[in-house]
Amino acid sequence: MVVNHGVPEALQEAVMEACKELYSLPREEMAEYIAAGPKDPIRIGTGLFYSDVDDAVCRRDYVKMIAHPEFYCPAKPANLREITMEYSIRTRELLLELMQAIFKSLELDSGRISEALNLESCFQILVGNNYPPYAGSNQVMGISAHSDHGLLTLLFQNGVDGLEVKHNGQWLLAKPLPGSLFIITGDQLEIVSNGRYKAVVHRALVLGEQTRMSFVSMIGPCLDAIVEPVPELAWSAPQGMEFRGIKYRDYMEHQQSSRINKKAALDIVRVQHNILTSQGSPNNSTEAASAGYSHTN
Ligand SMILES: O=C(O)CCC(=O)C(=O)O
Ligand SMILES: [Fe+2]
Repeated sequence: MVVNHGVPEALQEAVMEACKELYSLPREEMAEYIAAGPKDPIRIGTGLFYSDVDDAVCRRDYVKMIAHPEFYCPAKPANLREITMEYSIRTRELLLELMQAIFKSLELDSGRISEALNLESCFQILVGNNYPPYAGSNQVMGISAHSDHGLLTLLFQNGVDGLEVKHNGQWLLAKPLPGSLFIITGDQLEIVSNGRYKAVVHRALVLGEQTRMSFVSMIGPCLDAIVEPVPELAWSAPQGMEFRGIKYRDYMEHQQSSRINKKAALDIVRVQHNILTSQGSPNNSTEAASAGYSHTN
């Protein structure tokens, strides 16, 4: 959670109000975005989805829009563009500042890493989620367990709880401090930090009788950046490199094209250290691992 973040409460409220208007538009007004695919810059989804990750029915309306390096926004409601653009700028600045603090915490040269990830052209996406109460089975969920593919996600909700995070094998309900925003670490941060920061597995439940709304602003590296562990962090780690490099765009496409269980998308880049040598004994050395690592998927 982050407090004293400088994102005005009035702006957060305006974002929620504009989203409410968007979700209540007639379906025809959203048809173009409902028909959009995962690669399109604006996508709207609505209704019931079955999730085999949690063996549960998910009930969620959402709007996803790319906000950086280019900004996209549905044409209606009329004030959505101005409000979400302002929100994307404020939260991007905040998230980039937090990234600098994270690099510092790892004793890294933040300028060098920001350049390697080309954070000036960072990818940013905004997601509005709407979870109406559901009268049917109590198995209904909002969004099933997953990790976010970027570096950092910032999230706030409309005062209705439902976000859960997995911690030490247990699901914990996240309760915000007054005025705070949630920060969720993502897959690219786990890769860059060679596992020093773990991507947080989270989900949203539908609890009680009130509609829950959340709004997400996520940043990742530039889509064309090759994301790999910072060498200093790999040298100093007992296992060496935990992940191989991958272009962020390819990672994201992989994560979105397959049915990913929790944070299994990371397995595509995870170095397998227990590789059998020609003598048939496991060899844990970094050299062996990086010369012949294998990956699943
Ligand atoms: O609504 C929430 O609290 C979670 C949303 C979320 O995890 C997402 O949009 O990626
Ligand atoms: Fe998420």
